[in-house]
Amino acid sequence: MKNKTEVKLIKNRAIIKFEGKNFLGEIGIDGRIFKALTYARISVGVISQQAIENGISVLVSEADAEKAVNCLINEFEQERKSGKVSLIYSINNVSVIGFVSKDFNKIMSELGRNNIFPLILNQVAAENRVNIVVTSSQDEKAKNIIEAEIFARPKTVHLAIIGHGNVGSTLIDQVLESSEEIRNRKKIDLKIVAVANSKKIALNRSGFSENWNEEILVAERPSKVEELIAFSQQNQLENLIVVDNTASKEFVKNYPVLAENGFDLVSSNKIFNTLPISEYRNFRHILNKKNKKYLYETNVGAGLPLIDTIKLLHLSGENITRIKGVFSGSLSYIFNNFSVRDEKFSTILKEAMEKGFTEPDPREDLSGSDVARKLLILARELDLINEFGDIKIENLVPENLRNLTKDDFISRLSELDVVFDEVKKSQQKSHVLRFTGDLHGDLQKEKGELDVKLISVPVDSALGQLKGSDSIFEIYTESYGENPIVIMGAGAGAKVTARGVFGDILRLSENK
Ligand SMILES: NC(=O)C1=CN([C@@H]2O[C@H](COP(=O)(O)OP(=O)(O)OC[C@H]3O[C@@H](n4cnc5c(N)ncnc54)[C@H](OP(=O)(O)O)[C@@H]3O)[C@@H](O)[C@H]2O)C=CC1
Ligand SMILES: N[C@@H](CC=O)C(=O)O
Repeated sequence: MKNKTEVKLIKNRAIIKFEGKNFLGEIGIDGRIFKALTYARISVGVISQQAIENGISVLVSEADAEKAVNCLINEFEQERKSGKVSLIYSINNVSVIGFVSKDFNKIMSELGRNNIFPLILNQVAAENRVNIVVTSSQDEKAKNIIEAEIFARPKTVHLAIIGHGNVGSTLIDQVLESSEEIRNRKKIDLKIVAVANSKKIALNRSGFSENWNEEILVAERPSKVEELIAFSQQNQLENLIVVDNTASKEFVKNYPVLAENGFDLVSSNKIFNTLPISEYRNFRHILNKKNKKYLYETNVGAGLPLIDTIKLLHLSGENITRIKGVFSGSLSYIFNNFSVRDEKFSTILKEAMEKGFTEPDPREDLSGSDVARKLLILARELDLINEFGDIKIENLVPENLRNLTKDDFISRLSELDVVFDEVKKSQQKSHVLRFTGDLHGDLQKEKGELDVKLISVPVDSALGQLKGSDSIFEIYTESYGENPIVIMGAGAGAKVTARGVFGDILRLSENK
């Protein structure tokens, strides 16, 4: 005997649409449709009537579509002449999926989140039986989603990892290591189906394994978002998340088109959130319209739970009056060490680079741009409409080194030594250097004041006692008064950042 709860997929169907005015409810119209089709030996499936558009849709085998249209055109010749019947046509390449489910609404919302909107829906409420008609390009995906819901199967989440450098490659390893446990504990099957760098994209429908590095070596497709979108459509992949682990100003331009094409997004890349406010808002509008999500917890404070905390405080109506601290893990490491060790600045900078704390181009850190971005991202979480140009930034890169290529700059790091030796020596006794960010002013207004600068502080002050690559964020609010909420911990590093990105992926997956 057949399993009653089976999800049945019937392919190669066509919808015959019958449109006109004022014939709905008229006795005999649907009877004539059936009779004409039966005489022509065409079997009819799912039927629906649209009261608003005044039409009737029936389902036939795709092979019979043309015959069905012609036979209805003949049958309703008079009505077509009088204008009562306006259009008879077929929509080919559709499939029917039949299933039984008590939680029909949940299934419809899962389908909708994956951009699947049935062309016909036919429900026998008393039996919880449903037939939906979808385009054949989405039929397998729809079936997978319905089956995952009905049989409580692990839901497959398809990941595209863009950028496999420090953070990206660590993330891939973390996902592969934990995927079995997550499947068992959370019923989520994480599959990495795409990995890209700036030149190539490797695609694997079954999901990459530990040897993903070899697959990217032999990959031949260009690193283009169109490749990824076409691949996801051809393979009917559901529950898509693209993860941006680049520092690319180019790649972020793809975010809107990815959201439009059914991807949720996670990024450690901070660039998108610091684009002009019009683009920032427009993207959020697209996300809302498409019911997509964008998470970026690691944009500020790497793995520290900073953005969520700020969001929650702000949403709950708590008045945040100031946020200040050491926002950069790499500059924290550099100045914590340079202030107390008898080493050249360039030696310590190289250490920070080797430990994976700096941006791909360390001038992004030294110029203050990376801290400025973090400050701006936090300001925008508070609904301030500041632009990057509003930020007062102390740039630590000497002018003659600013316009070099990255490689040339790195070959001339020793030129920084004299400059920073001077800065170190010019401090008061028992003082140390710290690179800070400060969001202040009247944060109830449209814009706040944002300052990024190098300061010298007593070694026994809170900032002076900072160690390693720790960041510290002091969040001042109206209720907490002079005592800020303090979030402190590793502010950079591939492992903590990848872990934070992974957290965002899981949060999205659980809500899918
Ligand atoms: N390191 C840290 O502690 C933290 C980092 N972050 C953020 O993480 C991101 C990644 O940093 P990190 O891993 O150190 O950087 P890496 O330089 O190590 O890696 C960058 C990766 O992105 C790829 N890439 C660059 N441009 C493109 C593009 N247009 N399309 C596709 N891929 C591209 C690179 O490929 P290719 O090799 O071909 O250039 C490379 O694989 C940055 O945005 C950084 O700000 C955030 C928080 C903390
Ligand atoms: N380069 C950044 C990395 C994290 O965002 C930093 O040093 O903080």
